[in-house]
Amino acid sequence: MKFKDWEPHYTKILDYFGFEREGDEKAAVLSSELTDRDDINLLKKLCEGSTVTVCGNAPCLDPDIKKIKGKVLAADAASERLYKAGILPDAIFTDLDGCDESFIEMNDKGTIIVVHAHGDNIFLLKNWIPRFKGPLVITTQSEPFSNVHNYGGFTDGDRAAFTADEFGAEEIIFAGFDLDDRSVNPMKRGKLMIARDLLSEIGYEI
Ligand SMILES: Nc1ncnc2c1ncn2[C@@H]1O[C@H](COP(=O)(O)OP(=O)(O)OP(=O)(O)O)[C@@H](O)[C@H]1O
Ligand SMILES: Nc1nc2c(c(=O)[nH]1)N=C(CO)CN2
Repeated sequence: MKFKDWEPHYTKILDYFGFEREGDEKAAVLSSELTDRDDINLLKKLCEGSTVTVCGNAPCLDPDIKKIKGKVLAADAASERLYKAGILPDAIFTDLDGCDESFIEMNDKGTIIVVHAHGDNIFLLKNWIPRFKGPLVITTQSEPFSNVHNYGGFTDGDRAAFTADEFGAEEIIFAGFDLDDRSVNPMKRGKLMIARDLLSEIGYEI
């Protein structure tokens, strides 16, 4: 999705959660200064014309592993579960709140890390971005510029699907998605509800 089409969704999300756009913008500028890398073309090539499976971190990821086909785009902490099950994700979409040493290890093995900068993860951006030595892409939910990209989407999982869609994936499969999950806290429940609405905007009723 292009930024002009994304912006109205973004404005509603800011209002709903009380996030500040200035914080997101500050995080984006800081992130762009923390790295010289921009492997967006690698990410594009990965998705273009491919079957991709977007893996979310719901409890059902384990039984859903058998659904995985094609390229694997993992949302945050789902990537560690996949890695432990012997699957190296092709890309990890993360706002870094589920990040640990295994992300560095996967990145060293070629996994593209797609780091989402926002107003509430500045300390994580400062800590982790300089440590990734492999393929790296920076995203923002605010206006994109130079090496900071925005293809729409909000949570790590739906952002992965928006990116695959924008880059012309042939088919998008979802594994480990349970957007009705009642075991999560109220904030997360709100985020999953927004993920559902956004995914339906690009044709996926999850
Ligand atoms: N039931 C679920 N619980 C958690 N995540 C889910 C669920 N269903 C789908 N997902 C997707 O998996 C992604 C990764 O989940 P994780 O638990 O690592 O959350 P997170 O890092 O807190 O995500 P976010 O920061 O995007 O909220 C979520 O962003 C969401 O898109
Ligand atoms: N400012 C801000 N932006 C976000 C946040 C968040 O907690 N704060 N969480 C997201 C996905 O979980 C995506 N974007």
